[in-house]
Amino acid sequence: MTFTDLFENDGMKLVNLLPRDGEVNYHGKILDTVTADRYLDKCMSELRWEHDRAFIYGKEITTKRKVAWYADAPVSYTYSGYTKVALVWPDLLREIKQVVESHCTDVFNSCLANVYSVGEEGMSWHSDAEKDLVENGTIAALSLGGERKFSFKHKQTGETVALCLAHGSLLIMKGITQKHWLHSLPKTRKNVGPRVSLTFRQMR
Ligand SMILES: O=C(O)CCC(=O)C(=O)O
Ligand SMILES: [Fe+2]
Repeated sequence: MTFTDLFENDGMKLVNLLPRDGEVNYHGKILDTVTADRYLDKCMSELRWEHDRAFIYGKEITTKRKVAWYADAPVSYTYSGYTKVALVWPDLLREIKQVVESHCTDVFNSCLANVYSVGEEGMSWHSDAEKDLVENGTIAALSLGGERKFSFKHKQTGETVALCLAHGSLLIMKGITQKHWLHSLPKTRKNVGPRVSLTFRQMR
C-alpha cells in the first residue's frame, strides 16, 4: 500500500510523512474531478505564465517550466538570485486559496504557480527557505493535472520519502521541514499530461 492509497480522502487522520525534522501532510484529493478539471483549464488559460529565470552556481538559466507569481500586493520577492514582482490575485486564485485554507489552520499571502507541460519538465532538489518567506512558515501545494512523483531528501542523513501527487490533491509542508529536507519533482519519461501546482506561501 502506498501513502496515496491511504489518504484518498481528506478528513482521515493525517500522518506526518517525514520520520524526523519536519512535518509533511498529504491530504489526498480535496477537489472532485469536475472541479479539479475546471481549475486546471482555467489556470492554464488565465494565469500569466512565464519561463522562470534563475542563477544556478552563478550562471543565468531559463527554466523549462513556466511560473506565475501572485500575492496580496505587488510586492517584490527574491528567489534564486532574481527579484520578481508579484501580480495581484485574480478571482480564480482567490477562490482556490479559500478552498486550500479551509483544509488547514494557516492563511497564505502569496502563491507561486508552476506549470510542467510534459513529464520531461520537473524541479530539481531544493528547499524553500528564502529570506522573504516567514521562517518555518507553511507551504500548501495544490496539484492539478498529470499525476507526478514528489520526493523528499534529508539534508544530513540522505533519507528519502516519496509520494504521488494526484489531480486535485493537497500537500502541506510545515515547521522546520525546509531547514532539514530538500524536495524535488523528478522528470519522468512516462506520458503524463500537463501539471499545474499552486504553492501557497507565507511571505514576511
Ligand atoms: O510542483 C510542485 O508541486 C512543487 C513545486 C515546488 O517545489 C516549488 O514551487 O517550490
Ligand atoms: Fe519547492
